[in-house]
Amino acid sequence: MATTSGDAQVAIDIKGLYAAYQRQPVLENINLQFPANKWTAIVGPNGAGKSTLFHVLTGSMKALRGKVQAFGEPISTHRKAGHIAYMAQREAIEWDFPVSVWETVMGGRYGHMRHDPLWRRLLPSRWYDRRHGEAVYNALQSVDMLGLAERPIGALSGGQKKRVLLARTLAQQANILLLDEPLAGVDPPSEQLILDVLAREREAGRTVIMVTHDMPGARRHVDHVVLINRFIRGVGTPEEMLSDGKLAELAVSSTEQSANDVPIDNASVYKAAQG
Ligand SMILES: Nc1ncnc2c1ncn2[C@@H]1O[C@H](COP(=O)(O)OP(=O)(O)OP(=O)(O)O)[C@@H](O)[C@H]1O
Repeated sequence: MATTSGDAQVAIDIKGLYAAYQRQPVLENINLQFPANKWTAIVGPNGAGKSTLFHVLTGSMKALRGKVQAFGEPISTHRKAGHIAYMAQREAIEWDFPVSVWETVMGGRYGHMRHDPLWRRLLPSRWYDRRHGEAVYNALQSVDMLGLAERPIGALSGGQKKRVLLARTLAQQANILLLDEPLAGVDPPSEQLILDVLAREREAGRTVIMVTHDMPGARRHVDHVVLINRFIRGVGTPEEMLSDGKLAELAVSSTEQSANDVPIDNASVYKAAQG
């Protein structure tokens, strides 16, 4: 769980972050704090850099520049300790692969299994340490998928797959959850179920950060909103940030140019000080 160093009210602190693909800037001068034990929605149009921000936070992409800390320490420390769980938008999962729902969610436990003796990890999954099975059971129960635990993942509907991915994220028992569009492509009952699960995670003291295009869901549930479109366009409460006026401003912001809107000079590029 969280360490006590740094500002306990801040889960993730981003300073001066820049990110680019092939020298084309995608995120510029991002200065942002995600409050601890709160539920934040990141909102922005397609191509705004929301997923890219998560790639930087999960370490799958190096920022060009900037500093990212979690609970006052380099974020990499918390990644290695398994404190950060990530649910990708388009999960790099092979849905036709012949594995069950249970085994897929067990995949969320692999980070924790590093501490188990090797002989145990080589056994079939039913012989894994009991706490892994309990975490998978609880995660599947949360998303109401226990009844389908033995089903091959390829035989699930789109909404059921989404719930399995969420269960795999929950099974990691991390204290920061990064969720890229967890509500996309699900029917209203599944959406409500996912919102309820995330509300419970927040009540349990976790920090929930989700990218979403679901404004009604965000208005009803989240504590904090970040508007982004290459730059940070606003930070505040759902009432302040999700007004029709603010969202209209955000929508047109995609056409705005900035003084920095030029390809980044390679010579100025250096790796992010992420520890
Ligand atoms: N691997 C890549 N190579 C080059 N450009 C990329 C790559 N991935 C994303 N981009 C570009 O970076 C920009 C930001 O993409 P990103 O996926 O972060 O946006 P997003 O806000 O998550 O969008 P969406 O809401 O559509 O998911 C887009 O212009 C996209 O085309």
